[in-house]
Amino acid sequence: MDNIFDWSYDELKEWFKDSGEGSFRAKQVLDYLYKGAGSFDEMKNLNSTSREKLKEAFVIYVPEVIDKRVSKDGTVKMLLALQDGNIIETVVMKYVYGYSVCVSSQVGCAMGCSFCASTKGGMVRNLLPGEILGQVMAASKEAGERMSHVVLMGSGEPLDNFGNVLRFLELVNMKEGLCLSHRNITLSTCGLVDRIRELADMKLQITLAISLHAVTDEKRREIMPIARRWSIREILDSVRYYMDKTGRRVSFEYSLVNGVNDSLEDAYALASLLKGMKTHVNLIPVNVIREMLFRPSQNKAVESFRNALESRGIEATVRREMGGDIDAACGQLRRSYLDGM
Ligand SMILES: C[S@@+](CC[C@H](N)C(=O)[O-])C[C@H]1O[C@@H](n2cnc3c(N)ncnc32)[C@H](O)[C@@H]1O
Ligand code: SF4
Repeated sequence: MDNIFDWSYDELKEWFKDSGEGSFRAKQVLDYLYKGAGSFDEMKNLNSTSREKLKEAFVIYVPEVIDKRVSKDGTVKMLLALQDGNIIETVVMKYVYGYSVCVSSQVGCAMGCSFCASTKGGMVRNLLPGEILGQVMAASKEAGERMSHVVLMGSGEPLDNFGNVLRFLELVNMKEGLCLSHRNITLSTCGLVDRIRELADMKLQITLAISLHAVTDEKRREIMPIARRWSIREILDSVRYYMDKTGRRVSFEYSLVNGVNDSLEDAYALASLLKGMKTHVNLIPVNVIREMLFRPSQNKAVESFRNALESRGIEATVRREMGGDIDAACGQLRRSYLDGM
C-alpha cells in the first residue's frame, strides 16, 4: 500500500474524485495529516465510507525515532527506523533564526568518498519522497516547532536519487502541507554534472552546494571517486549554468584534511578556480571517523586558508560541525549503531 505522504494534493484530489467522494476531501485529509494525525480514524470530519476507502488504499507512515543523542550545543541527532527495518539518521539544529533539519536522501551512499561514514556499507537503497518528508516531520515533532530550513546534507547523494528528491521538493513546498519555500532548502551534491544542468533547467529556487574538497582533478580523484567521471572544470561550468538559469548563488563545501588539501597553495588555487563567481565557501575541518586515517587541519591552517581566500575576494566561513560530541559527522551515528548490532 502507498504511504499517503508520497502523494501530492492534486493527486489526492483526483483520487477522491475517482472514488466518488468530493475532491474537497483531499484538503481535509492533508490538514489532519500535517497536524500529526496517526490514523484515518482520527479524521472525524470525514464520513466512515471515506475513511474505509482511505484505509484500503493508504498507510500513514512517518519514520520512527528509535534513538537520539542531544549535544551540548542543542543539536539533536536522531536514528530513525524505516518500514523495512533500514536505519537512517536525521539531525535537528537550532539557530537564531529557527530550526534547521539535515535529512538523508538514501540509505548509505554509492559514491565512496574516502572521508565519509555514509558510504562505508555501500548504497542500500533510495529513500522514497515520503521518507524524506517524514524526516522533516519527525524533526518538527522533536523540536516542537516547524522547521524553517531543510538541508539535503545527510547520508546519500541527492542527485543520485533524482526523481524521488524532486518529488520531495514538490511535496515539502505544497501549500496544503508543510509549505516550506524552496529558498529555504539547500541541496548538497558531490557534483553530478548532468543532473546539476537538469536541475538548473527546472529553475527551482533551491540553494545548491557543491562538495569540492580538492583543487586539482588528480587530488580530487584520490578522495572522491566521482571525480573520475566529472572534472572540476565540468562541475564549475555546470555551476555557472545553474547560476545563470536560476539567478541563485551556489556555495562550495571544502572539508579541510590535515596535509592533504589544506596548504596555502590549495587556498590560492581554489580562489582562482572560483574567481568572478558570486559564491561562498564553507570550510569544514574534516570530522574524524573511526575507520579513517584522515585528521582535521590544525586551527592555524584553517585560519590561514580562510584568510587566503578572503584576501582574493572569496567569502569564506569556517563551519565547525554542530554536535561534535555526539557522532555528528554524517553517517557516523548510523554506522556506530550498525557496528554495535
Ligand atoms: C554527507 S554529504 C551528503 C550530500 C552529498 N552527498 C554531498 O556529498 O554533498 C554532506 C557533506 O558532508 C561532508 N562530509 C562527509 N563526511 C565528512 C566528514 N567526515 N567530515 C566533514 N565533512 C564530511 C561531505 O563532503 C558533504 O559536503
Ligand atoms: S560525501 Fe556525499 S557523495 Fe560522498 S560518500 Fe558521503 S554522502 Fe556520498
